[in-house]
Amino acid sequence: MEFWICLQGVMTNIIVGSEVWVEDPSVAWIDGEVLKINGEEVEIHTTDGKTVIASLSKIYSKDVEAPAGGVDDMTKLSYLHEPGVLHNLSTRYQLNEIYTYTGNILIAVNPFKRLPKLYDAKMMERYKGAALGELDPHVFAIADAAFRAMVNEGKSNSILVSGESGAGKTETTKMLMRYLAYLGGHKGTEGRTVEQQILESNPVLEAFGNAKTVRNDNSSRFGKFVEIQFDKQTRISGAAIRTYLLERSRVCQISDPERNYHCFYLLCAAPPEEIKKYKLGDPRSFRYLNQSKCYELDGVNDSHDYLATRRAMGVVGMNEKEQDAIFRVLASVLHLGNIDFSKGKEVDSSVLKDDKSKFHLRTAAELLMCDLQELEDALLKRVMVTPEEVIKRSLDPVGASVSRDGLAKTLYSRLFDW
Ligand SMILES: Nc1ncnc2c1ncn2[C@@H]1O[C@H](COP(=O)(O)OP(=O)(O)OP(=O)(O)O)[C@@H](O)[C@H]1O
Repeated sequence: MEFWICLQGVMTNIIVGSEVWVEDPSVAWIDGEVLKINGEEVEIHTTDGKTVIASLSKIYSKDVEAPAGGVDDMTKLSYLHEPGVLHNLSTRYQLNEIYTYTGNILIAVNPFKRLPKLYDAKMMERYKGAALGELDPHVFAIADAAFRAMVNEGKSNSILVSGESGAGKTETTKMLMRYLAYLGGHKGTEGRTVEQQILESNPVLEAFGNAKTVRNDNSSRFGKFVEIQFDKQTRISGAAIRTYLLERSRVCQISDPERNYHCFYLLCAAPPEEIKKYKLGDPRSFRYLNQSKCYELDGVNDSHDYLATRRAMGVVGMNEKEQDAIFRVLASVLHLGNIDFSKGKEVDSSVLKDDKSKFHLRTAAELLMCDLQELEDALLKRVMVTPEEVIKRSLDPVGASVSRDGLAKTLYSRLFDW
């Protein structure tokens, strides 16, 4: 999570012998002792054995009385400056204390390892009804406080989760949703509960909106607003997830070692009868996937995830027919990507390059259940509508490729928004 703190000029007395923090190129801030002060220039002996010179205005007092394990709320720090805050977070992180408060804001540091005990049923039980600050800082405490405030004030409440890519927003949001589902859970009439549907929406969204980037193997390439509705008895009555600004360019263009959206690789790892139905195969044979050498992710089994995504789609209420339609659109995007163009007989015109391109165009038209000729025209020609007439102009191979990619991006983003 990201946080903003307004640092005011902290007036401290730095004298010879003071313990201070000074900027360091490798560890950001290092502590040391002031050896000499010469006007604005300060000589410091750092704890890694070096002697450095720094400007008086760029060094900060170290709190020598701070507890060895850090403090659970930044407001308890004697000095609220950057090195003080970072040192506190780092001290707690070494002890697997990944959460710290700053008043009623929670700062989460990504542990990059599973901490199952931190999120188990016992932990949820502990936080239920506890006042904020009574127990160790935790994402459940924030969810609980928001839930209680909603119940007590009878008003909607929001939790904002923010941070840079890979910081842990998606995981944190899932924990918040799990905890709220736990608080407002009840048995549904059709065998699947609303909270189950809310939680199962995550794997579906992630399959279609997440991709591997250099910073995060499961990076969400869109923004989302999750709304969970509760009835008067504080039971979950419904949910809505709104998504924003999907990264469209990824559908057609990826750079090594990133990946396209997970769903494409899942579909290429589907059971053989589905592969046959969608005329797919090795992801290495598709232009939209083979621009990067990365096809597999550590610890991820695409075949297994394909079936899990199908199951989750069923739980959230998509029937077989709808699921088939979704995967047909996905497969058609991959086939569209494999269509190549070469120069046509007329100036600035193009034709399908070879039989391979014709096969992919035909397959895309079949999967999209649209007219083959119309799809070909859509790729090879541009339609301009003027007040007087409709003009059809042919496109050169570069123009046709742009129109092919544009169609693929639009198909994918419309599918995602649906
Ligand atoms: N609380 C946590 N416990 C265990 N692992 C975590 C936790 N938070 C994050 N991670 C790990 O860090 C990875 C990246 O986290 P996450 O996908 O939530 O980041 P993000 O902020 O949503 O990034 P992006 O903006 O790229 O989507 C996760 O896939 C997971 O491996």
